Amino acid sequence: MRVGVLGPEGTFSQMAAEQYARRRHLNFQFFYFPDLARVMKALVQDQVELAIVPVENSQEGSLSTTLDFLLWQDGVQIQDEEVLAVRHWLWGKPGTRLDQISAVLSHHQALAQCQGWLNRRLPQAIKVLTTSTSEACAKVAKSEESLAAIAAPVAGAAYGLEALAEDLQDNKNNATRFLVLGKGSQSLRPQPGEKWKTSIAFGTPHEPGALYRALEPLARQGLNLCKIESRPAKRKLGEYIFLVDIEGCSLEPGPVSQGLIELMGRAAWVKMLGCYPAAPGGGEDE
Ligand SMILES: O=C(O)C(=O)Cc1ccccc1
Repeated sequence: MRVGVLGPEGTFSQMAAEQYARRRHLNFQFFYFPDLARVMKALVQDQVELAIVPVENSQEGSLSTTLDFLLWQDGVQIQDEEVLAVRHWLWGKPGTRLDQISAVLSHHQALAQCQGWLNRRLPQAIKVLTTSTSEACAKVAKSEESLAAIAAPVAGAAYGLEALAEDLQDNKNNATRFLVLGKGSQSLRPQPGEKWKTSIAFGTPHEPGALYRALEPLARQGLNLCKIESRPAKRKLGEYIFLVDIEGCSLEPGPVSQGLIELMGRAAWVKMLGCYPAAPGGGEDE
């Protein structure tokens, strides 16, 4: 199966996709793209059958590029999700000492997830954004200066770099949730004992109680929400769209489909983003 991920080789996105392939017993051929927008565009243009993209980090919150794509692009559905425990290592050219490092390169999520460590241990180093963690490794490997990259424990060695420090992440439970996006409809169905999620987006009229009224049917059906987020409606300042993840599956008659029918009668508009099995490690009660 052709799968698009953020490149070059060695990103956390690829690690998440490999972990997902093992869990689902799938065989992936990877296609690498230089940014998330292009990974998702490749799906729309049928260059790949699945796109696996980060959507949310336990510390840094949501990735707006991914959310906005889901909101504004038609014909793409969330098929599944994967949660990856994210450990960051510091990589440099062999022999680099920490006190020599003038700049640390990485994806903005990685720099943010390690800011406490960086401020304590490398106060002299400036932070430089790259399009991905493995792109940071490639740049450090090519540079003449004493630079360092933050990347996965498997990433740096492939670029000829040496691990200078391990586990830089400020939060020991650092984890990122990735979405498996596809164009087809959901082919899986809930198995007994399996937890599912239904993701939707909706708009409400700009009036008192509108969000409460839209969500009230879900509460009455006894449904638990596992995420609620707002994004700008992109028309004018102060207008928002809501994205909600509901525990349960809307593909079969039951409280989720009943709650959604009522929500559709109360919201200004509703978009179904996908219905899919909840990944292990996603913060559910164990
Ligand atoms: O740059 C990467 O490796 C990515 O896949 C994006 C990312 C960065 C940091 C944590 C999770 C995902």
